[in-house]
Parts: sequence; C-alpha cells; structure tokens
Amino acid sequence: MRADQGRGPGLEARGVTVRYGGLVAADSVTLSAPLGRITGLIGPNGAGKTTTFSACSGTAPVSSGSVHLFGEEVTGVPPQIRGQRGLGRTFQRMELFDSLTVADNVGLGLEAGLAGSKPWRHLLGNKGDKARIVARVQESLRRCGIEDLAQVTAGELSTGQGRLVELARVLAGNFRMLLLDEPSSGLDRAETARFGAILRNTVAETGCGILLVEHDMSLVLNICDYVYVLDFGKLIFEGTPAQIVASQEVQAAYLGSADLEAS
Ligand SMILES: Nc1ncnc2c1ncn2[C@@H]1O[C@H](COP(=O)(O)OP(=O)(O)OP(=O)(O)O)[C@@H](O)[C@H]1O
Repeated sequence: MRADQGRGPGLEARGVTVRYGGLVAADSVTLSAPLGRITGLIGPNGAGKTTTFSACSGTAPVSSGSVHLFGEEVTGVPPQIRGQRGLGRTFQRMELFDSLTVADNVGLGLEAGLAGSKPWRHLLGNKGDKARIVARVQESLRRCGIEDLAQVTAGELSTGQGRLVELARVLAGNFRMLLLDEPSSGLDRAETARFGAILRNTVAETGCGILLVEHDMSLVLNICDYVYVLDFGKLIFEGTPAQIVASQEVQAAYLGSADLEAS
C-alpha cells in the first residue's frame, strides 16, 4: 500500500541522503507526509530518524535527493524560511524557559515571528498584534487542555505538562505541517493516550499534517495513518499500522529491542 495524498501534499523527501563524514546516516530516503494525516517515522536507535527529520526541516546537510514542502522544492532553503512557509518543529529535548509562565512560553514563538517580520510594530507594541497573540495562545492552551496552567511558571511543571506546553507552543504557530520529534518521551501511559488524542483532534480540526518520530510504539500504532520504518539509514518498510505489526522485516529490525513489544 502507498501513502495516499491526504488533503494535499505536505512534506516529501525524495531520495534524501545525508552523510556525516564516512557515515551515511540517511540513505536515499523517500517518504511522503501529506496534509490531514499523521505519518510515523520509526526505527531502532541510530536508524537515522532524527537525521531524516533534520534534512526535512533544513538543519542537516542533504548531499543528494530533494525535500518538498506543499509541492514546492525547499532543498537548501534555510530552516527559518521553511518555518515562515508553514513548517513547524519540536525537538527531542524539552526546550522550555523555566522562569517564564506557560502562557509566555507558548507565546514566545509568535512574538519572535512578529519581531522578525515587522520589528518596528513589535517595538511599538501594536495593540492588535498583542490581542491576536493572546487569543492564539489561549486557543492553543485550550486545544491542549492546559488553560488552567497559563500562569504557572514552566519550572514547576511535571514532564507530562511540559510536553503539552511544547505542543501548545508549536500549535500556536498555526503551522500547516508539523515535525514532532519524540514528543511523548517521559510521559506515562495515560498522558501518552491524552497526547495522542490531542494530535488526532488537531489534525481533524485544522487539516494540518504531522510527521512523527516516536519510540512509543503503542502511540504510533494508535494514531498514525501510515508509517515508514528506517534501519541503518535505509527505509526497510512502509505501510499502515496493521501492516507494520504483521511485517517480518520490521520484527527482525527490532529484534532485541523492547520497543515493538511495548505495543
Ligand atoms: N551531527 C552528527 N554528526 C555525526 N554523526 C551523526 C550526527 N547526527 C547523527 N549522527 C549519527 O547518524 C546516525 C543516525 O543518527 P540519528 O540520530 O539520526 O538516529 P535516530 O534514529 O534518530 O536515533 P535515536 O532513536 O537514538 O534518536 C547515528 O549513527 C548517529 O551517531
């Protein structure tokens, strides 16, 4: 089975290769993460997931192949320009400012975007812009079910709450395509289930596309429409969650790893 086109082209890698010295970390990787779909990218440790992700967001050097965003080639386009065109990304490591409130953390990206595009308006504190930021932050906190945490400082949050704040921050950016790098790491089972439901609702309501790198196989199998599997930098399988579970190749790649058993 091939990935369908969802609600239109989102992010595509076509034959992407990334080399670090003599190591081929991503070897001619081709994948498609359309709008309106959650696409999973899985594989054992060191398989090249983050590298592929970084090639898509513009922070890893692509030595051959191409990356396409909403149908247009963006290979070589800097990450911040990809961001302005609608590509948002979270990182494996939690990146919140501990001394700021949850609302300020969520609003940060929006304010930075505003400062980048219209610095004079930002400096003058345009009231319309500020009201729009407040509304966007509130909407994003609501979507993630954390309105009650708005005035709590980030340093006081549990890991699960922190992950939701990170998600709220990237959602506040109104990106059409989201790259989420292990967003559920450190969450317990109940928090992971809640996290997955928020992602599914977001895609259903906004029509955005998500490319998800994730070790938690139960989350991947529950929420992804389509999944790509990497091993040693190469794609070894692609299919629906049911096809992934039934695949001998995937089982073999995960041999000795607890990940697939976690499902
Ligand atoms: N900046 C870099 N310089 C050199 N080697 C790198 C760099 N980034 C990644 N690698 C190597 O590339 C390979 C793929 O790493 P990558 O982080 O993409 O894998 P991964 O599938 O995301 O792994 P994990 O699940 O452990 O996060 C690994 O062998 C890693 O050591």
